[in-house]
Order: sequence, then C-alpha cells, then structure tokens
Amino acid sequence: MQSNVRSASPPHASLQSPDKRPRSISPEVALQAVTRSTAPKRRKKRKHTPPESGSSEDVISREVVGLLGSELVSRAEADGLDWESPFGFREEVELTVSSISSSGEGLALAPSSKRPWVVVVPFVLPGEVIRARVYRHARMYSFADLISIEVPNSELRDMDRVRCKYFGTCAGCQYQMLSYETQLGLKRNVVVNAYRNYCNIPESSIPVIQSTIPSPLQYGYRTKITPHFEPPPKKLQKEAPTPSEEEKPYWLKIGFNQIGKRVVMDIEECPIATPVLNEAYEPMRDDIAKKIYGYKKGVSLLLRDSLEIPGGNSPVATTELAVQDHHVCITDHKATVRERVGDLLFDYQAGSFFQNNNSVLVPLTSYVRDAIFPSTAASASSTLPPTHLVDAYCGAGLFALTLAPHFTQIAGIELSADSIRFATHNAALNGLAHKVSFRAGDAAQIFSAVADFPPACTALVVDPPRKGCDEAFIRQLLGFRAQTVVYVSCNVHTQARDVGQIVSWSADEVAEGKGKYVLESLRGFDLFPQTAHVESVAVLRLVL
Ligand SMILES: C[S@@+](CC[C@H](N)C(=O)[O-])C[C@H]1O[C@@H](n2cnc3c(N)ncnc32)[C@H](O)[C@@H]1O
Repeated sequence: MQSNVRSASPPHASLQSPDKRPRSISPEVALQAVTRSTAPKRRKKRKHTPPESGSSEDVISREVVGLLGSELVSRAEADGLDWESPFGFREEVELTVSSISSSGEGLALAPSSKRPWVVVVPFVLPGEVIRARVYRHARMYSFADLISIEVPNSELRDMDRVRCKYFGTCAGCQYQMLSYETQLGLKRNVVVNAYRNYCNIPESSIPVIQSTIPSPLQYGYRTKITPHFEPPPKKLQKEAPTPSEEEKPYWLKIGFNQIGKRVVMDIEECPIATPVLNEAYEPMRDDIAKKIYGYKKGVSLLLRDSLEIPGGNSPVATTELAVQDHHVCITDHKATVRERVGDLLFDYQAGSFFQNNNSVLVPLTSYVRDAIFPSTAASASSTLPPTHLVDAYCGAGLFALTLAPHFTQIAGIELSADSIRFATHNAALNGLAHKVSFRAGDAAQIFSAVADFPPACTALVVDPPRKGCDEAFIRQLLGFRAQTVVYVSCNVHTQARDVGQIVSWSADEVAEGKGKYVLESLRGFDLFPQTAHVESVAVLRLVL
C-alpha cells in the first residue's frame, strides 16, 4: 500500500533549488510587487470563459469563493488579480487544509506570506498540515500535487483501511482512508453545499437534508470498468519488435488515469470492481501485451458484469429468463448485458447507460416508490393516489419497470434508440408490456405524448445526465404539473439548479390557480463508495 503520510514531525527543509525557493516577505510587499509588475505595462488580459454551470470546475470555483469570501474575490477581480496566482509553476508549499470540496479534494488557504488564494490538493483531510507542489492555476485557486502529509488528521485518517495499492495516485477513489460513516457524512455535506450554492430559493424552502443511504456493498460493487492504454511509441511502431510471450513491454500501461493528469497508470486490479470483472481483466491484460504492436491507436476497454443469458449474451436480445445467477464479463459494446433488480430482469446493450452499482438499486427504486406513495398522513391525505407514471430519461426502463406494479399506465422517454429498444424488450421480458410504453426522443416531448394522463394522479420520475434538464423540459414539466416529481441525479449541483427553477417558476404562476411545487425531501444515495460522488434524490409535491 502506498502512503504519503509521514509521522507527525516538523516540516523538513525545502528540497527546491535556491532560485525557486519562495522568499519570506510581508503581505504588503507581496501585494506591491504584484501591483508594480502588472500595472504599468498594458498587459493583454487573457479572456477566460466562465465554466459551465454545475460543471466540476464551476463547483470548485464557487466553493473557493465561499472559503475566501465574495468581497475579497470581488476586490481581487477589480484589481485584475483574480487570475494571477501567487505561486510559481512547480512551487512547493506547506499548507493547512481547511475543508474538503464536493469533488473530494482538500481546500487550503495560501500561507499569509502570499496574497489570499486557495490551493486544491487531493487525498488530504481538514486540519492536516501538508506539503504540496503547485502545477496549474485557475481563478483564485491553484491545483497542487500532494508531496507529503506532515501532520495527519488521525481522528479521520486510517491508512490501514486502504485496500488498493494505487490509492493516492489513481484518480478513481478519494476516500479509502476514511470510515464508511465519515464518507456518508461527507456526501451529505455535498448535497447541503449544492443546495446552498445552486438552488436560488429561500433557505426556509429547503428541507433538512437527510442522512445518505449506504450502499450494501462498499467494495466489489462496480459493474462496469473502462481501463485504457496508449499505442506503442511511434519509434517502436516502426521497428515493430516481436512481442515476447511472457513479458509486457516496460512502457505499456493498462489501467486508469493518474489523479490530475492525462497519464495512464498500470493497474492490475480494481477493488471497487466486482470479482468477475477483476478475474476477466488479468487475462485481457496479458492478451493485449502479446498483441500490442498491432495497435496504432489508444484503446478504452469495456468490462461489464452480466448474468449469463441462456443461449448467449449476443447482441440479439433473448426473451428467455436466466436460469441461474451465473456472472460473466462482457467486453463487446454491442453484446447484451443482463442484471437482476429485485424480481425483475433488465437487459441492455453493454455500451449504453445502466447504473453501475447493482447492490443499491433495490433500495434506490424502493425509496422512489415510497416517495410517490408516502405513508405519512400529511402528504398522503391531501392527494389522490397516483395511477399514472412518467419516466423521463428512462434508459433501459429501470424506474418505469420497477415501479410498474403500482400504476395502471406508464410512459417512458429516452434519447438513445438502443436503450428504448431494450426498455421495450424489458417490459415484455418482465410481463409488463400491457401497461408500459416507451418512445425514443428528447425528454421534453413526453408531455404532449401523455396528454391523456391525469396530472393530479400522475407521478413523474426525472433522471437526466450530469448536465441536468434544459429549460424546455422544465417549462413543459410546469405546463403538465404532475402531482409528484421525483428528481434523481448523479450531479446534485445541476439538480439543485433545476429544482430551484421548478420551485420558483411554479410559485410565479401560483396566482393562475395551478398550484406550486414544494421541495419535500432531499437525500443522497451512495452509488459510488470510496469515491466523492453522490447520487441525490429530491422529492417535489404540488400544493394548491
Ligand atoms: C442518468 S441516465 C438515467 C437512465 C435511467 N433512468 C436509469 O436509471 O437507468 C440518463 C439518461 O438520459 C438519456 N438522455 C440524455 N439526454 C436526453 C434527452 N435530452 N432526452 C431524453 N433522454 C436523454 C441518456 O441516454 C441516459 O440514458
């Protein structure tokens, strides 16, 4: 196991060459120096396009502003210093970590000898004293690689928990050193911060965010991995040496990206992936090594955990049910993958979307069902029980079909024609075709297609991609006004933005007697243990 943690010893002397070593100067002198060097020469101001709302860049940027204070950031902007990092490229610095960002990295304030600035460092925890090397700058913050942890946070960090020898270098996991309880708490904070930074509705309209629902499996849960590799270096491509039977060429790395870099690391196994994927991965790596000089381009592999389908997991879907739950690894993008969720079977094309943690799908879909049919008197008594369900962004039909037994009519929509083909097939496979219809198209089109659904007895499940819903969809949703909306998302920031729009735009129209949406509950689901990602479920109810 690799560890960057040192014993709690005093910081050691810098190993930098003297010319690069930061001089100790007062903040006033530092500020004058920067002002002098930038003011007189009319430097061409580089144009910086603002990050897309809800993107990881945007999320970190808002959290940096939160840490520094918006007044200070506005001042730096007015002085033209908001993109002027006080750190040089590859400068080494000692820092104390203030907090953890929503992407799982530590945020540390620059030392007082520098202008106010934030440094973003992976694999560190609040309160830790660290050494880091700066490598890239953004607005009011810089990214840095972790060099060492001088004083660890021994309350939270326990390196004996780490199960992967590449933890601390691989970009895949951020939290293996933490207890699972701490991970769940951090994910709850992500939901809290997202609704604070993106929702734009009064704080009093945001319910207390509930505790994160755990994943039954915390390792060995990922049903899909995509390790990749680069082709042979150009020089070797020309020479095309004879591949050795036993050995993998020294330069060949098959695995996942290094944190913060576009560099592939050679990784032989991934402990968050299911056992069947790790078993299949080893011979695949050997096979690639033998044939590597035949590759002219980099390749991204696909490994998907599937139930074995009687007759084979061929691209043509079969209607036969799996006889036994024997797992196989599928590597062909066009082949059929089969998963069981509760009593239902789901087939889908290996290259298309399906949730990557099967162990949490029954808790997730049951939670959505319970949100639609609440048992609490307050929500249940004021409304009619829903009879109709709309599943927008339905993929291969996960929510539509798991919830189908509770409805008389169900409609789903999805952009991918392949996914719709499988959703329709899955409805038949599970004996639900008589009440479910799926169509391929943009999600906003579903509302005209369900004009005969009674809005007061309709529940709407929304589960868009990371960028969230577009305005056309939200306008259509408000035009239809389903009794209950359950918004599931793998990007809580775009979800918070969209939920804020649904709540505030519906309130604008309340005078027209249409009723307004109230955000009833919010909670994270842990679909991705050991990582900083969180799935979020928001429940909105229409009140008259
Ligand atoms: C996060 S996935 C959810 C799929 C499904 N609900 C599930 O849980 O398996 C989002 C889905 O939205 C689809 N999608 C993306 N843009 C869309 C759009 N504009 N209209 C409809 N579906 C879209 C994607 O193809 C993807 O299947």
